[in-house]
Formats: sequence, C-alpha cells, structure tokens
Amino acid sequence: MGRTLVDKLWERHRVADLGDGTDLLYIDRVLLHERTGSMALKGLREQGRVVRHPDRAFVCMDHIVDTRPGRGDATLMPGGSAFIQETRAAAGEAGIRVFDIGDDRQGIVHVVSPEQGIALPGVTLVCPDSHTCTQGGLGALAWGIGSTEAAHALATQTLVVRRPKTMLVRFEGELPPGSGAKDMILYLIARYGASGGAGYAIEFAGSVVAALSVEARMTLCNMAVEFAAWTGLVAPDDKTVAWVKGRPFVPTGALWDAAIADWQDLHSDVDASFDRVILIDCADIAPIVTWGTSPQHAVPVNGTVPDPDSAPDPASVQARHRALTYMGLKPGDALIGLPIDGAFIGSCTNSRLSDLRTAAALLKGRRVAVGVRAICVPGSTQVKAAAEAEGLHLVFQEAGFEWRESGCSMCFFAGGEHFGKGERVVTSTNRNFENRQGPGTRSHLTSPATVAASAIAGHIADPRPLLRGEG
Ligand SMILES: CC(C)[C@H](C(=O)O)[C@@H](O)C(=O)O
Ligand code: SF4
Repeated sequence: MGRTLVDKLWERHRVADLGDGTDLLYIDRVLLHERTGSMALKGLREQGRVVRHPDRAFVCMDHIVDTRPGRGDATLMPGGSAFIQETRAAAGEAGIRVFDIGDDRQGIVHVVSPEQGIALPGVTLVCPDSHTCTQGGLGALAWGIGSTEAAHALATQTLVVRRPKTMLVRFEGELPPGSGAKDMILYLIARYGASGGAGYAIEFAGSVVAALSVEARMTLCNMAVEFAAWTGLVAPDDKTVAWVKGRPFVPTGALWDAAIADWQDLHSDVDASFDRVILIDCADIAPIVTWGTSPQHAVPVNGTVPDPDSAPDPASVQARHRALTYMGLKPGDALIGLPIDGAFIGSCTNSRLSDLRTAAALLKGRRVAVGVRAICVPGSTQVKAAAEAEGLHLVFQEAGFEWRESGCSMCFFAGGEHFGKGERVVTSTNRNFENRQGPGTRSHLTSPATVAASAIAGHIADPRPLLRGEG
C-alpha cells in the first residue's frame, strides 16, 4: 500500500521502534530562541550533558528583543535582557551559532530558518516553540517541543516521539480574489473547531495549495497548531526547490543535485491512505476575521457576531459568552465598521516579504486613519532589508505605520510591549487569546490585506474594494 509523506519522513528518520507506540527519531536540526532556548541550554548544563552537534543547532533572538529602532539588549520585558544575555553566553559556550541582535540574519526563528536554508524539504526539525510547524511549508517534518525535550535533542540528536495519525486537508476549487492562505486556515479552523486537528500530522494539498507561493504555504502551516495539530506540512515541488536554492545553509554542487533527486520521492503516494481526509471548496472562502478569543471564533469579514447560544455544546456556549464580554461585542454586531485602535502586521504567520508587499500595495498613497496606532514588524532583518530595497518602508511610513526592527514584538505581550486595555486591534498574527497582545487588549486575527484596509478605514474593513482599485 502507498505511503503518506509523513510515513516516508517518519521511516527515513526512525532510529528504533521502542515498542510502546513510540519511536526514536533522528533530529536533523534543533532551533532555539532566547525565551525557551535559554532554559534548554541551562537544563543541559545542569545535567552535565554537552551538545552533540553544535553545527546542527541554531539560536535566534526574537521573542524578548526590543523591536524599536536603535535597540540593544535592553528590552521592555522586566528581566528580559537576562534571557538574551544568558542565551548568548550559553550558546557561545556550547559552540552554537547565534543570529543575534545586530546580525543581518536575526529575526523570528520560523522566518529565519527557512530563509537561511536551515529548514529544507525532508528534514526533521524541532524547536521549543509551538509554531515550528510553520516550517512544514517547505516539506520538512517540523514540530514544537518543550525545553526538556530540546535539551534531550541537543544532547542526543534524537527524540522519542509518539506517531501521530495522518490527515489530508485538500483545498480545491477557485480561491476568490482577496482571499489568501490566512483566510484558508482561519476558515478551516472555524469550520472544524480549534481542536479539529488534535493528534494529527496534517498534509495540506490540493490545487489551491499547489498554486500558493512557498511563503503562503508557510502561513498555512503556521496555524496547524491553532487547529491543535501535531504539525502541518506541504509536499515540496518545483516552487519549493526554486525557493530554497542558493540559500546560505543549502547544499551546493553535487550535494545539491543529490538533494533534488532525493526530494522527488517526498510526496504522498496516490494510493496512500490517511486516517482522515477533509475536502474544502475554496469558492466559499471570503476574507476572514475573528470576533472572539479563539481562532475558531472566525467569520467572513462581512459577517456578524454569531449568537453564543447557537454553539454546539454548553462549554462552547459559555466560552463564547465570555469571549463576547472580553471583546466588548454582542451577537449580531457587524464586524465591518467596528472602530479599531491598533493595526499590527508581523509575526511568524504573516511577516514575510510577500505579506509586506500585499499590505504596502493597499497602503500606497493612503493614510492610516487618525487615532489608529499602526505597526509593521518585518519577520526578519533580511525581510526588512529586502523590503527597504523595494522602498516598502517608505510606503508604510508615509501611510503612518511605525517601521520596526525584526522580532516577535506585539504578537505576544510577554515580549514586554503591548497595546492598551480594551483597545481593539486588527492583527496579522495567529493567537487572539485573552491578554495575548496586552492586558485586556482585543485582538482580531486576519490577513495582512484586511489589516491594511482596516488601518486606512479606522475600523474593520473588507479589503476587496481596495484590491479592486475602488475607494
Ligand atoms: C514563547 C513560546 C514558547 C510560545 C510558543 O510556543 O508558541 C510563543 O512563541 C507563542 O507564540 O505563544
Ligand atoms: S511571532 Fe508570535 S507566534 Fe510566532 S514565534 Fe513569535 S510569539 Fe510565537
């Protein structure tokens, strides 16, 4: 019988079947960041263990670093600079490369790793960070782990893993203009629930995924974890090969030829069987915005807040009531027209060059509405430089956006900087949990296009008229 892509990657990396439903897998790359990586490195040292292959581990400074211009180690997170300095020192001691503040490779780990050619089709890659699944967009088996597991992976280059079930999500049909990967994944989560992917490794496929850019595939995979999946991935194709070619850590010469030949097998066989298959007709996918405090609380931008009492079970009814109170909304409220205080473009979901181009195309020659604080944080220092080379920073700045250094920034308030209490923010990030972007801040997840259109309007707005050149 045919094998799925996940089966193939699993079998390629299995060192031993441990006989209790778990396998010992070989881990090709270990990525760390200063928030959880510092703990992994500390744990390793306390156990008296050493890093087995320092050249296969990489540290990115992203979560706690300040993103305001002119930054150094100082950060708005109380005690934050200690994380930065301890991580730097421990990585230095272990001989691990650090993409540090001031390095032109610095940025959000899930943006930097693909960009540098660290994530590649077919590799196993782990990081103590839940959004490691982003890197599945290249056809890597990439998943988030805890700090203790990260210490184990650093010491042994292996991990004990329970094999996930497999799910195929096929996106077919015609994706309407104005909708993109962010809308596709929010649609999936809204329709099947935020725990719909629990226990699965999900392969995203279908004609619409094939037509997506490699960067958009990373957006899709980024939110697999918001669907509770173990990870998400997309089989590599010619676009992937073209995208990774020539990046700093990618093999060259004969090794590159061998790599491409090897990648030809990285797809699910036609007769492969999955534990679950979901088919989505993309014709139904409009630009999506969340109204509540879970990514499943999502509706088309021109929709209204649903009645909490229509939720399928008592727990969801209660969660929706609580979400409405937190968000300051009532059933039946229209999303379009809700006044906003903030607009944020950034995060490992939507901060790559293509995202910035999409937003800039709408912002060009327009101004952010008075009273809206708008911020753009490129996903990496390389993305920032590439955007500046095209003049995109001027478009953002002339529109009234702050143009930042790279990092996680206000995707996650734990970095120290945040929006205000009760402020309503449209955001290209992936989590709208209570207090995620600041104590009491109300986050509406959406695409970069919808963030840009809303920033200009001063309220949640449909990006499609602007994209059609109207208004
Ligand atoms: C701090 C880190 C462990 C966390 C994660 O695992 O995802 C963060 O990146 C997030 O997005 O909430
Ligand atoms: S950008 Fe946000 S979601 Fe991504 S790793 Fe950083 S904090 Fe987590």
